[in-house]
Amino acid sequence: MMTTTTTITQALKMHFGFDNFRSKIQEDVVKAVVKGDKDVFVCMPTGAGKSLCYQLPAVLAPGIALVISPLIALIQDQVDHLKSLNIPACSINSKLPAGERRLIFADLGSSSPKLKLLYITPEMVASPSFKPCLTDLCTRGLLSYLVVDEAHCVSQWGHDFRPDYLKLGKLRARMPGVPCLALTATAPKNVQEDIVLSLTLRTPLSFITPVFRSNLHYDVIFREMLPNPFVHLHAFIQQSLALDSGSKGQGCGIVYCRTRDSCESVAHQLTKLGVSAKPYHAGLKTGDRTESQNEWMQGKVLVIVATISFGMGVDKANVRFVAHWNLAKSLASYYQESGRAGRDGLPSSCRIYYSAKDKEQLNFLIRKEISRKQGKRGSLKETDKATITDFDAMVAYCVQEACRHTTISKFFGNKTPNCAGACDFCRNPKLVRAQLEKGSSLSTKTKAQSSQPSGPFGFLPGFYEGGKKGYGFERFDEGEEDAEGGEDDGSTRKKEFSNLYKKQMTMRKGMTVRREGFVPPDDDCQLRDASSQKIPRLTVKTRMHCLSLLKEALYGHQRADDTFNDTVSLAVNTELDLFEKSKSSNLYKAAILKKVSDIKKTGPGERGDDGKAGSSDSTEYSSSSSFTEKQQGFTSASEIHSMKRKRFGAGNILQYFAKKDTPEKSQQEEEVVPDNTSISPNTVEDDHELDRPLFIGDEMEISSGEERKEEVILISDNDEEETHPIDTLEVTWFQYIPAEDIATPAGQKETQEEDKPILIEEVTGEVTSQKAPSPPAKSCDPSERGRKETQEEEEPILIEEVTGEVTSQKASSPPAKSCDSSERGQKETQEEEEPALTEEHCGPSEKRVTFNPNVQERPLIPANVPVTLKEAADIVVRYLNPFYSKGKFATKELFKSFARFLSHLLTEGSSKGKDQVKAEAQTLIKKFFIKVQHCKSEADWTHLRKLHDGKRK
Ligand SMILES: Nc1ncnc2c1ncn2[C@@H]1O[C@H](COP(=O)(O)OP(=O)(O)OP(=O)(O)O)[C@@H](O)[C@H]1O
Repeated sequence: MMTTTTTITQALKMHFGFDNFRSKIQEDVVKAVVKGDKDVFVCMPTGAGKSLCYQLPAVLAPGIALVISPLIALIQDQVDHLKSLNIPACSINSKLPAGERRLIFADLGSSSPKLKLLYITPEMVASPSFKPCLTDLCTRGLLSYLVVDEAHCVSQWGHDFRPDYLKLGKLRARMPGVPCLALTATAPKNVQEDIVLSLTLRTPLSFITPVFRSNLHYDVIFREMLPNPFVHLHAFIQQSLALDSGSKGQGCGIVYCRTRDSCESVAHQLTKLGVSAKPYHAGLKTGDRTESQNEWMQGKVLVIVATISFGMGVDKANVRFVAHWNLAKSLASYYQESGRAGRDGLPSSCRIYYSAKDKEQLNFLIRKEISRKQGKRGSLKETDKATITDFDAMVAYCVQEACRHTTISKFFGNKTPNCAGACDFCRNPKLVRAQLEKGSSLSTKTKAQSSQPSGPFGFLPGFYEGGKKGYGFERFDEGEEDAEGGEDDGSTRKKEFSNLYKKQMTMRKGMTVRREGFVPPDDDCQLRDASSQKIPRLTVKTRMHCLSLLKEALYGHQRADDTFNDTVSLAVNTELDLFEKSKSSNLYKAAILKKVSDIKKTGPGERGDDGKAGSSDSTEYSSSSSFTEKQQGFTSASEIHSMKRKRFGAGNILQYFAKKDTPEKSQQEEEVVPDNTSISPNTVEDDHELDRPLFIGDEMEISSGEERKEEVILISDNDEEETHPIDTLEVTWFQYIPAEDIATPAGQKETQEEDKPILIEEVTGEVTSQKAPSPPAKSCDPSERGRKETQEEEEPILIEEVTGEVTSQKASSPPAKSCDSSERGQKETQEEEEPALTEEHCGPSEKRVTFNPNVQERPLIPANVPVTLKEAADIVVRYLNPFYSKGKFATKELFKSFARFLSHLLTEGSSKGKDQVKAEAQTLIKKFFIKVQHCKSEADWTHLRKLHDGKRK
């Protein structure tokens, strides 16, 4: 590799378009790598131009440089950049289309491959598909370099440790003659040592430069002290972007948030304040995410509000600011993330919006995670301690009176840099001090209360109850197929956090637990009376969601003279009003939905005379809101049919409610039922959406009569998991269909069946003579059977269809079709699943059970409901619980039998006076379920059920 300086400089110009090296050290590294007689270790600041240090030598050397990089997105950016420079580079990864993969392998297998750089993730190194190729390249001596980018990932002391990086030592051993180059921006001394050891670098030439970047201005703002943090952030953005006025183009910036929700809300707030901002997080569809990134890269969007999964592969020169809305998990991470700013060397700002509450939460999550790891491995590790130390360093950076640059430099083992006013402390120490004093007076209480017994690192592992890993800092959370598997999804983490954080805080404060699982509101929570736990099981999150629904509805109806704040405060007040009036979570949610529906029915700009949200006229709703469902994480009804269904366990009784157009409607129903609507539930959408909390936007289609369709959102407290024990279900409604809607023409029905996604089955047919005019011949219809079969496979069964009769006279006319051979075929399928059912119902004098997913046409509960819908729901929840575990009923049959029983009671009672029936039904149900609760086995249950069936007949 004898290449002269002139050749190198010419190549720099020719291939990369640079006249000079960015720095002397960059030049030195390139020369050392080109020389190729030694391994090289490079630790240079973010944006220093490390990539060129291996890319240029790779272009000059014969053969292929194998580059290990942690993220497919990062790799993709590098490859795209190189390709744009006409440098043959590619990547092999799990996302590669088969055709491209073949071409690459063909080139690699040829006698003289054209490729100069081949990028792979550490996981790919060991993959069976790539291993033979790698061995072949090694054997034929075609590898020019082994490059390990982001080499700190190899170290357990590093802030982004990746276990698969440890495999690289072995890889290194397989190519002894190939020079190795390791690069990082964030390696304190211990990490540096780890890198050298793990990669078995042989007496490497080390190029280590201080982390100090004089063009970055660092400061910290205490978020809790701000009257309006968003306005403050907005001003910061304006100020930072103004820095760019003298340079070529308009700058841009990044706001990092820890959660997807905050990404959404910060982006929304900024947009409202007049800055073009877009969210970017793993909960978005790939297309939306790519669009956000592209628009930001092209300067169409000035601010990207992202989780930390954004940015690692992004090399944008004119990032004028990086704001952290939440703390980073360590000072090293913060340095790397904030280092996305000012890569063109021009002045840029890096700010943290520090919040003591945020700190507490992170502190808790980090320690919990460590506790979990300890529990798993049964021992303590020094690296556990380092995780805490690193986070403490992050906090210290925010809360100490010291130069920010100095704090960072010291953390990385560098000397004190010459800050020269490039941080808030060096610029105005008095201001920093004043902020700290005010901040500490705010948090004195918390500190005084936190004198707790401490474990090995100042905490007791038991205190945190173990739990699963992760606390919102997975850089590799974007469906990195090559990446380390087994990460929890966000919702699990959130759920754990909700419960454990609250418990932890309560323990610290020496309080008794007021409500299991109640997560206190964030500081910037817009709700009024947000900490109130007056409604059992209603979470702050659900209230926030409801508030957003109200806001969304109101934005579309803003009057010309309304300001944004008017609308927000109207939404806040309306929410509070409904919160105060509601006694249960269900009623609260229903009231919100009704209000939203009312608002939407009102024409834009109209709010009724009193200016209150939601006057109820019949003006057709038109969604003029700029804040669409999509932005909120919802999918429009029009997209529903293309969505993959989420499977609900039988216990997840999805709810329906509809207006009962009868004068005797109970007050409770009145409260919960939106006008003239019936709702069919829809299923939660595609897989990647499942990692968001379930409560966000489980969508339902509302239809009024046959024609009108709207979108509403089912609000559930199931915001943390996909299935719940039944007793945790809150929104539990049965569908109510007015009697007059029962007879629906068959053709119409079929269309509806095709159109409507169904989650529950129904109870059809009649239990009284008037109501059972004809057993449903349609279930003999082959097309219907086809539908049924499909649905039985796909659909969770929630409420069965009872076809036929339960009174003796009715039972005497058995549905002939049950003996039809095709029907038998259908039954055989059922029999496998439901032997008891078939046995019991196949005989001529028995009622026959089939499944019918068509919930729209026929009533679950006939016209006069003897118990309220809510009561019916409560009954299901309370009494079926003993037969419910791990998201499922013990058997489908159990559930069906119950449904049959319940519907019988309800239907039977429908001909009597309402109050009397209600009382009777309740007594019966109670009696029955007292017995049910004494059932110790399924046999007991079957016995009881038979007894009951006997009585009924
Ligand atoms: N010699 C050079 N002259 C001008 N610009 C350069 C030169 N070398 C690199 N750059 C530019 O500097 C920017 C930062 O380079 P690079 O992405 O390699 O940084 P890095 O050190 O890898 O940063 P990080 O650790 O944050 O990823 C890029 O836009 C790159 O094109």
